[in-house]
Amino acid sequence: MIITRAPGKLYIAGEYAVVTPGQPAVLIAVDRCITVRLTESEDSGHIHSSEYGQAPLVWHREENGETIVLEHRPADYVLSAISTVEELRAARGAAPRYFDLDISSELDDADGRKFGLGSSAAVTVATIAALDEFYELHLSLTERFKLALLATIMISPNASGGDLAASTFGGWIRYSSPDRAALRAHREAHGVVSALHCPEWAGSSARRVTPPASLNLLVGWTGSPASTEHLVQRVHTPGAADTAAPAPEAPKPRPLASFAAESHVLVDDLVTAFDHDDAEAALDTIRAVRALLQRLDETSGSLIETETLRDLCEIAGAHGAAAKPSGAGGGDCGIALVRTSGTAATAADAAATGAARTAPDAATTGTATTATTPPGTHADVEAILAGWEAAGIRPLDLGAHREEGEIDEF
Ligand SMILES: Nc1ncnc2c1ncn2[C@@H]1O[C@H](COP(=O)(O)OP(=O)(O)OP(=O)(O)O)[C@@H](O)[C@H]1O
Ligand SMILES: C[C@@](O)(CCOP(=O)(O)O)CC(=O)O
Repeated sequence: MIITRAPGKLYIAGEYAVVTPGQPAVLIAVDRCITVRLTESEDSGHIHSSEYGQAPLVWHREENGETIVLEHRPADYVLSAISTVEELRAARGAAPRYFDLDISSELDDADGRKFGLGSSAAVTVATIAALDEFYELHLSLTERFKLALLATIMISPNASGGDLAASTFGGWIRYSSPDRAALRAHREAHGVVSALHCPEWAGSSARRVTPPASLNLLVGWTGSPASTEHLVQRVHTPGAADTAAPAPEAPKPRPLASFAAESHVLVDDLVTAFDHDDAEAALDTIRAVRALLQRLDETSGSLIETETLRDLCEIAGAHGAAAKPSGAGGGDCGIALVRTSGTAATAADAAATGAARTAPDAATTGTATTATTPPGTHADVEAILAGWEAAGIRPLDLGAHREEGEIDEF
């Protein structure tokens, strides 16, 4: 049996802007995964996942032994991942084989509600890794990422691929997307093999970044799943979801014009703060990213920062942290970065190491965040988590997933 695991992700900065080719974002791969177990089979393939209800998906090959046929199913990430790798397998002259997949996920809660940790990306990445091993294709990490994006844009053409990059590469990354419409057109015209190394990847990149060791990441789940696709559509076509037509003389809002440029500057600021191990500058930048997303909310008439996400940010802010919605918002998760004097990288680590109290802190005095917040303490972390729980926000015990290896140039 082949077993592969791929982590979920969270956006730290740059969401929405990253949908535009070349615009950067910072993401973290989280240490919760989707697992794919692959076993060879005969005559048909089965895909078991709670995502599909009780019955597995059943697939077989057409007479030519190549084309995969699945009856009565809409387009699906797993199938798209399989078809994409199968095209590469055929091009390399390897024989087609049948296999069963068994998929299990840590990216949903016990009731099957998604946390918004990028399950579609993780399942795509883990499926590609399993087939890479099964057919002994010896793909590089970067090739696996590219296949995952080529598979994903057949299902979700607007997806930036930031989640796929985090899931494939692990750790913390800075990512910018390629022109997916051009990539898809290239695949349709010339096939997957050509699309893997075509010029349409220009402007897209991923590289590792390392946050200051004194920053702890806290994650809160609002309990309400959100539709990324709906929110992205709404932001990119402001007013689209309004029933009332705007007055003809009303100026057309152009929320994305300066948003993209400002987001770019802030992501650069965050990466510079990380590179210089400057925790305070990183916190200030996260606060500025939140403010920028609030402006995007106002100008696009969207609801990225819901009431619960606002509570999440305010509670964290009152204890010296910098917080914001993560990803599309509208529910799902928010993140907070809090500076402590220890070297713990996550709340879980902070709890385990019992980071020492070294300075009077906002938790006890209730003071608001200032530009020169002293290092917080384990008590700050505890106070934020308790405040979140009291507000109906569920803290998720997440840390960074390990870095998976070298990232080549795209
Ligand atoms: N365990 C799984 N097995 C098979 N397919 C899955 C599984 N989990 C997720 N998927 C696929 O991913 C889709 C969910 O994608 P969606 O973008 O809505 O959620 P997400 O990626 O977890 O959240 P977000 O985009 O907010 O990070 C499902 O409809 C399904 O096609
Ligand atoms: C809004 C967007 O930039 C991020 C979506 O993040 P999430 O899947 O809601 O966590 C969309 C994208 O990058 O494809």
